Amino acid sequence: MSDLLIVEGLSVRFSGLTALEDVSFRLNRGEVRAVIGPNGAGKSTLFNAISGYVTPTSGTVHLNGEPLTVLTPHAIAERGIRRTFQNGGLFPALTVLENVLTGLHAQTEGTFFDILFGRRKALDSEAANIARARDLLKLMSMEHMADTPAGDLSGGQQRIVEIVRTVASDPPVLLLDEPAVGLSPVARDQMMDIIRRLAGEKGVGILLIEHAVELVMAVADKILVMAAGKRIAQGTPDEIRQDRAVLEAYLGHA
Ligand SMILES: Nc1ncnc2c1ncn2[C@@H]1O[C@H](COP(=O)(O)OP(=O)(O)OP(=O)(O)O)[C@@H](O)[C@H]1O
Repeated sequence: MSDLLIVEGLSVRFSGLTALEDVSFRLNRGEVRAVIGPNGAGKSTLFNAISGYVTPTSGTVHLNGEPLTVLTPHAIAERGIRRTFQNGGLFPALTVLENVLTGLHAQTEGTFFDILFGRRKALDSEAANIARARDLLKLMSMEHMADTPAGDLSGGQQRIVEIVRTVASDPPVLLLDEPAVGLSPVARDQMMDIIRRLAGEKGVGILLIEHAVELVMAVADKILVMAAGKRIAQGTPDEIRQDRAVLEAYLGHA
């Protein structure tokens, strides 16, 4: 099977400072790959370079064989690399279902006016969108919240809805930036479960920045460990646990 996302020799320099240096890895369909490392390791810069928010100094990113490094963030998102931000911003007055629908409307054929004037094709695609949004909420165990205004949800629930909205249009790749930060232990477990289900049941390739190492160990298939812009290790959770370079550089002891 060919790789979904291939990152090769990616480097980013900011006026003298090398934030990312020669980072390479591959991500398959249905794989969860975590990126860990101490503050300033270059994790956010890696996400920004993949999604087009910073221009790499050198190196390439390919999605399904297509080069992305020359594209704008919007074009990269359109090709299917979606990301969540730490404050993604749902529409608080809209219901959970309506918020998820906003993630689908960009790609459906009917315009708002088509729906308003009852045009057949638009109504059909709107009905299909609603069914799809409900299915996704069900998959994420959030269907009972479908008609609740997003503003009434807890922080953890809002973050889950944001992820559902982001994956509603079926992107092949999802970049998650610290999805579990600030969540209660129960909500963290739910979040990890959702990440596994998105990968396992929907085949999404997921890149995950997360500081909570125990969560990363539980959820990731592969872990990329960075320090000072470089990849210092890569492997399964078991391999990473025993890696001396990781223990020394990241955990501060050997
Ligand atoms: N736009 C920028 N201009 C200049 N320097 C930057 C910029 N963005 C990041 N850096 C620097 O690049 C380095 C890597 O930062 P980055 O934010 O990617 O690390 P990180 O691993 O995401 O850290 P954290 O865990 O603290 O978010 C840091 O030294 C940071 O100060």
